Amino acid sequence: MSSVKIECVASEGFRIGESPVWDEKEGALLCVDITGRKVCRWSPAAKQVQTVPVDAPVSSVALRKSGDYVITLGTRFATLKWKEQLVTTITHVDKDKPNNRFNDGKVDPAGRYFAGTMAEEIRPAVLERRQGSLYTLCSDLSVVKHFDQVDISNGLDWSLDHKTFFYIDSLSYSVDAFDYDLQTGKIGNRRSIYRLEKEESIPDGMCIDTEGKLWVACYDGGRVIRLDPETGKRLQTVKLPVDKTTSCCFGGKDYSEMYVTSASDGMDKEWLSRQPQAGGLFKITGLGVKGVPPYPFAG
Ligand SMILES: O=C(O)[C@H](O)[C@@H](O)[C@H](O)[C@H](O)CO
Ligand SMILES: [Zn+2]
Repeated sequence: MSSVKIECVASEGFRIGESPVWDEKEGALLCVDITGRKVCRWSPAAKQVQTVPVDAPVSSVALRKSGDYVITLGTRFATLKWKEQLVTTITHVDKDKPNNRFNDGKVDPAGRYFAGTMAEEIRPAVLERRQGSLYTLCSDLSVVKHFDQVDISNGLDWSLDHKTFFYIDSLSYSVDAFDYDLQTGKIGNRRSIYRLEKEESIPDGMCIDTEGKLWVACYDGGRVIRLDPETGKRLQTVKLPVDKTTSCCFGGKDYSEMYVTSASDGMDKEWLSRQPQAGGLFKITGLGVKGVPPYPFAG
């Protein structure tokens, strides 16, 4: 058994840290602070976080083939030029829903950017239900809507053979799978592969490892869990020193480290004083598994 080590590498006090992505070219960990309205880049070499402030809640960031990044900002897909700190809108969704914003997003193995929306929260996990939809931004910059009636569109990833799409609508307390057609980007045949137990609380961000197992960050559960999508069994639980663990990704050398983001929104003074690292970025080593490099957006 390897020995698992957890370290808070950046105690940024993020309001809602989310969407960790390893940027191999920069040797840095990208993430966003949704309600803090900034995109962040943590460099382990410099032990330093750079941030780009934006003008709306920014809920995900992804690499782009042509360099730089794409983000989901408010209800927009946009590009982000890091050095210039320049954000350019690509397209809007949910135009008829002014109270909506994007939430989690990730690029598929063919370079399509998947991201879903939700109503703005009144407080954590309290919001107008079924206002969200799941979208894809294709490389030709057209948008496809897959379905609506989503509560909190959250974690997403693809199986190693690219034939299954995994997805979380948080308030269903379920991790779902769809058949995936990589050629067309179409999804179908939705089913649940895992239902969270009470103490695991709310499923949030998710990533896959090189053994095809899923890692799910549990919001208010203070943990990441490893699931076998074939058997529907939980294989491992790793607890963190903060309750509001929001998302996870692999990064670092050979993608052997796991990075976990966290949130502090919705915590009162007493709670924050018990968990001073709330909103920090955590690095987990010694898991004995590796991750899959993130796919860049092809447009
Ligand atoms: O991190 C996210 O994906 C949402 O934007 C958060 O707000 C939490 O998930 C939510 O509060 C949990 O219910
Ligand atoms: Zn999330």
